[in-house]
Amino acid sequence: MVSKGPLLRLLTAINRRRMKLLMGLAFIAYVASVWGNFVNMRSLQENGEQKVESKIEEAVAPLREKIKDLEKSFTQKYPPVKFLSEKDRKRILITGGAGFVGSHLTDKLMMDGHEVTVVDNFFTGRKRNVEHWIGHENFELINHDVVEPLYIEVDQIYHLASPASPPNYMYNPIKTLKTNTIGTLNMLGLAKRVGARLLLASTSEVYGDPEVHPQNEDYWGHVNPIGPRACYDEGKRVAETMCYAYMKQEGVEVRVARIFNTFGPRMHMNDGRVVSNFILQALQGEPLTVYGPGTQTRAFQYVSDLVNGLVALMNSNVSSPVNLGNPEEHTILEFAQLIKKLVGSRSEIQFLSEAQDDPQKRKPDIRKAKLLLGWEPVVPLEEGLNKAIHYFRKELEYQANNQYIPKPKPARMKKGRTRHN
Ligand SMILES: O=C(O)[C@H]1O[C@H](OP(=O)(O)OP(=O)(O)OC[C@H]2O[C@@H](n3ccc(=O)[nH]c3=O)[C@H](O)[C@@H]2O)[C@H](O)[C@@H](O)[C@@H]1O
Repeated sequence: MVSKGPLLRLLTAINRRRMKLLMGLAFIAYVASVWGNFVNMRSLQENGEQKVESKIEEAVAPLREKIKDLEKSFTQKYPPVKFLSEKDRKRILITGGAGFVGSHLTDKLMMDGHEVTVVDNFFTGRKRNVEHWIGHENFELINHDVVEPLYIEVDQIYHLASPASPPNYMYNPIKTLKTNTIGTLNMLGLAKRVGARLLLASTSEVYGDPEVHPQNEDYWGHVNPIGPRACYDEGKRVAETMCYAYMKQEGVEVRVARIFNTFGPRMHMNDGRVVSNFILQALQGEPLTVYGPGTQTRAFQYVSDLVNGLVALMNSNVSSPVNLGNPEEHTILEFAQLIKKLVGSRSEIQFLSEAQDDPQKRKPDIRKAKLLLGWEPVVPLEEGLNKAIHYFRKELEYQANNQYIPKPKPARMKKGRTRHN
C-alpha cells in the first residue's frame, strides 16, 4: 500500500499553485475590465462632449452671423464722410444745428470730414434732423440755449440759433430778442476767447418792407421798430451791429449772410411759412391760405443752395454782409397755383386778411455773392418744390402710422375690487 501522506501533499501543493494562478488571472481580468470600462466611459464622455459642443455651435452660429450683420450695420449706418488730415479738419460749432437749415449744414460739414458740434435748445429744432449722426466720432449734440454762455474749443462758429418763421418768432418776442442779442453776444465772446471765425445767419428781414428793389447789401432797410416783426428784424439788425463792433474792437473775424426765403425738406410741419403751409394744405385737400390779395412777392431758394453759399462765405475773405437767395421772383398767388399744380391737388385758394407789416416785395440782388464767392443758386424752383412735396408726403404718412390711439381695456375684477390695467 502506498501511504496517503506524500500524494496528498503533492495534490495540495498543485491546487495551491492553481489557486494562485487562478487568482492572479482573476485579478488581471478585473483590472482589465476596470480599465476597459474607464476607457469606454472616457470615449463616451468625449463623444458626449463633442455632441454638446456641436449643439452649442449650431445654436451660436446664427447668432454670430447676426452680430456680424449688426456690426456691419453700425459701421455703415452713417452717410459717407471724407477723410481730412489734421491740418484741414476744422472743429465747427453750429448753433441751431438741429433746425431746418442747421441740420442740412451739419450734413454738408460732416460729409466734408470736419468735426461738428451742434448746439440747440430744440424750440424749433428736432433731434430727428441730426439723429443719423449720433454716435459718429466727429459729431456731438449739445442741448443748450445760446442765451447762456458756452465754453468749448472751436475754429469756426455758424451762428444760426433763432426761430425764423414769423409765427415762431412772434410766439415769444422777448425770447426772440434775447436769442438774437444775448445769444449773439455770447457767441461773439466765445469767438473772441478761442480765436474762432463767426458767421452770423442774418436775414433779408433787415431790409424790412423795402423801398429798393431788388435789395442789395448797401440798402439800409425800412423796418418798423415797434411792429410785430421787430423782435426778429431788429434783433438781427443789432446782431449784425454786434458782429462789426467785435470785429473793429476785438479783431474777431466775422461773416454775415443775409438769407432770403428758403425752403426744403426738414421744415417743420407747423412751421407756418408759406411753402410748407401751401404744400401741406394741397396734400390734405384743404384750402391754400393766401394772406391779403396774394400780390406780394417773394423769391425762394432751395436749402442746398443756401448751405453751399454759407460754406463759401465762411471760407472766403469777405467780412461785409452778403445776400444769399434765389432771385427768381413770383407773387404769392403764383406760388399757390404752382404748388397746387405740382401736388395735383383740387384744393381751393382762400384769401385771408393781410399780415401786419408784411413786406410787399422781396428779391435778392446777388451780384456780390456771384462776384466775390463765385456762388449762385443752381436748383430750379420746380425741382426743389417737388423734393419738398415728396418730403411732406412722407411726413404725413409717418404721422399717420405713428399715431397712438389708446384703446380702453375692459376692467378686470380681483377680490371684489375693480382693477384697471
Ligand atoms: O422763409 C424764409 O426763409 C424767411 O421767412 C420769413 O419771411 P416771410 O417772407 O414773411 O416768410 P413767409 O411766412 O413764408 O411768408 C411769405 C409770404 O407768404 C404769405 N403767406 C404765408 C403763409 C400763408 O399760409 N399764406 C401766405 O399768404 C405771407 O403773408 C408773406 O407775404 C422770415 O421772417 C425770414 O427771416 C426768413 O428768412
